[in-house]
Amino acid sequence: MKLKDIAEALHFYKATSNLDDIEITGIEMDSRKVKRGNLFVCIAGFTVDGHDYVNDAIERGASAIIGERSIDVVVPVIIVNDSSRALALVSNKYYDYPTNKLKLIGVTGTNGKTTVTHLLKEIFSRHDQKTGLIGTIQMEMDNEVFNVKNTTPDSLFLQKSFDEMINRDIQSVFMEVSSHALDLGRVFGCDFDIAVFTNLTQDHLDYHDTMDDYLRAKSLLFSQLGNSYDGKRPKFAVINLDDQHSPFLIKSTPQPVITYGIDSSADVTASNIKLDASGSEFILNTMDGDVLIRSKLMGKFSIYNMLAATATAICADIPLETIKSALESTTGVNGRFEPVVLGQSFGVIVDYAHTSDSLENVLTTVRSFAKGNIYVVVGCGGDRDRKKRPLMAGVATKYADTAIFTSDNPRSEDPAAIVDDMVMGIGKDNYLITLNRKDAIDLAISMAQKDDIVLIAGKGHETYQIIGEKVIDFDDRKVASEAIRNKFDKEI
Ligand SMILES: CC(=O)N[C@H]1[C@@H](OP(=O)(O)OP(=O)(O)OC[C@H]2O[C@@H](n3ccc(=O)[nH]c3=O)[C@H](O)[C@@H]2O)O[C@H](CO)[C@@H](O)[C@@H]1O[C@H](C)C(=O)N[C@@H](C)C(=O)N[C@H](CCC(=O)O)C(=O)O
Ligand SMILES: Nc1ncnc2c1ncn2[C@@H]1O[C@H](COP(=O)(O)OP(=O)(O)OP(=O)(O)O)[C@@H](O)[C@H]1O
Ligand SMILES: N[C@H](CCC[C@H](N)C(=O)O)C(=O)O
Ligand SMILES: [Mg+2]
Repeated sequence: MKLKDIAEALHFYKATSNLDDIEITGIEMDSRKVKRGNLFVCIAGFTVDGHDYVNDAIERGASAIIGERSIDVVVPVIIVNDSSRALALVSNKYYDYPTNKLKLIGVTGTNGKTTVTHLLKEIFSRHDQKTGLIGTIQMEMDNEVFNVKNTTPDSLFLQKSFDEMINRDIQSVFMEVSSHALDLGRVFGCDFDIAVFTNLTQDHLDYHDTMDDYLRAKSLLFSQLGNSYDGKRPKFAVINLDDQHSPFLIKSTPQPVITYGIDSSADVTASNIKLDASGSEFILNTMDGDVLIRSKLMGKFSIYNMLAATATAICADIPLETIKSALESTTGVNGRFEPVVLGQSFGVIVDYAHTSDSLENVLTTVRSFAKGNIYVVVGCGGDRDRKKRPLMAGVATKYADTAIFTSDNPRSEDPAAIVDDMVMGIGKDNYLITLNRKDAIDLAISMAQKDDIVLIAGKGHETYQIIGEKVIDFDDRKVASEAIRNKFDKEI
């Protein structure tokens, strides 16, 4: 594509030379990946400044640069006010606005995004749709799976992936949209058809200054809904009315709103709820009728996720019977409330709860069916929100009989200092500290007796532990299985 044509997407820019006859073979934001004829976009990041890598990019063959300042180089430089936004605009144009040709559903909120996107995939697949998915665990194109570094990747990766999905005839895509992505403009220009809100509770106060700032970032998904390039398809905002932030989000969007909730009078609700150790049962009340749902997913929080997915599917004209059969056949999501069953007499559950709200939801669910003691193994991530640490520890000691505080991706921080932050100011003393996560899991399993439950929280699907710069293999499910087997061996 001609550089001049790509640059048209920017509308306002200065160029250091004529752009007319330059052919662009691709776009790159990482100098190390540049190939001959690429347009290199310089992003001033949190760690380094992409403008410092211009010469590297040119040596590798870059034929033009986009940056936020004038740079003395032999190739043309297009100067813009905001390179991240420019990257989103040119990537969108280069790949010919792929999201205009897909049904794109964005899910935001503190908890439940991964679960809701997976439920949507189940429902839409049953409706004979070829689906794509982008989120914390992986990216999926039909049945092919790809690794992703971020829950919501950068705009270049996104537009390229959407283009590939179109080439594979994918019709509907479900994407988790993190507050970081909204704030950093990673999804700027994505033509969402439906925007879904799960809930907002404390997390990420390392990145956002306040909860208001966090909410404002989330609201961008709703305020930008309908900034589409064709204006022909209907748009919908799906909002959890039981969350105290819903009025703000409803006011943020110019599009039709469909609500869901359990305690509020919403468009999509659940009644006659029965929860037990085998799952949940409830009447799903919708504008398309009422239907009984028997699901293997446990806890009230899972019903919220099912309501969010149902309201979204209704906006996409999917019949209630299809929604019912998908919800009833779903067994759960990788690393979310996942049981480890080896025939032992006590329960072991691995879950991704890494906020105080999710931990409270999961522990109260466990409490509702536990016949014996509850042990929880939990830590808090390094280089992440410090303010959630004492809250998580408080919840752990409130709802479990014994909490074992340990490490969860300490990253550049000292694991002992993280646990110090956790226990600071908690009023109860029903906890132990075992910094090595394997030792902590071994300890919990060695203590568990018949009918007790061990909840191992925070890492869910993760198969690694990040310590300093090192990423070591670590899978809670495998470590727990080994601990159970060792316990059997000792008992024999
Ligand atoms: C804080 C943050 O969001 N950082 C993201 C950011 O990295 P960064 O700003 O440090 O990048 P950088 O290393 O300074 O590089 C700046 C630029 O120089 C370029 N560069 C760099 C080196 C070089 O040799 N040549 C070169 O051109 C880089 O390609 C980049 O364009 O840009 C990267 C590329 O898009 C992201 O992968 C990275 O996410 C990191 C890994 C991260 O941990 N982010 C977390 C906080 C995050 O975004 N989390 C949310 C989900 C949270 C949740 O809901 O649970 C997410 O969506 O993942
Ligand atoms: N609707 C919900 N409300 C509260 N907690 C939930 C809800 N759904 C799931 N959880 C809890 O939160 C954890 C994370 O769920 P999930 O992975 O679906 O959320 P997420 O929003 O994708 O999280 P992340 O921001 O880390 O990607 C689950 O393991 C469970 O403990
Ligand atoms: N996407 C979240 C996941 C946290 C999971 C937990 N295991 C941790 O590392 O803190 C984050 O990066 O904040
Ligand atoms: Mg997720």
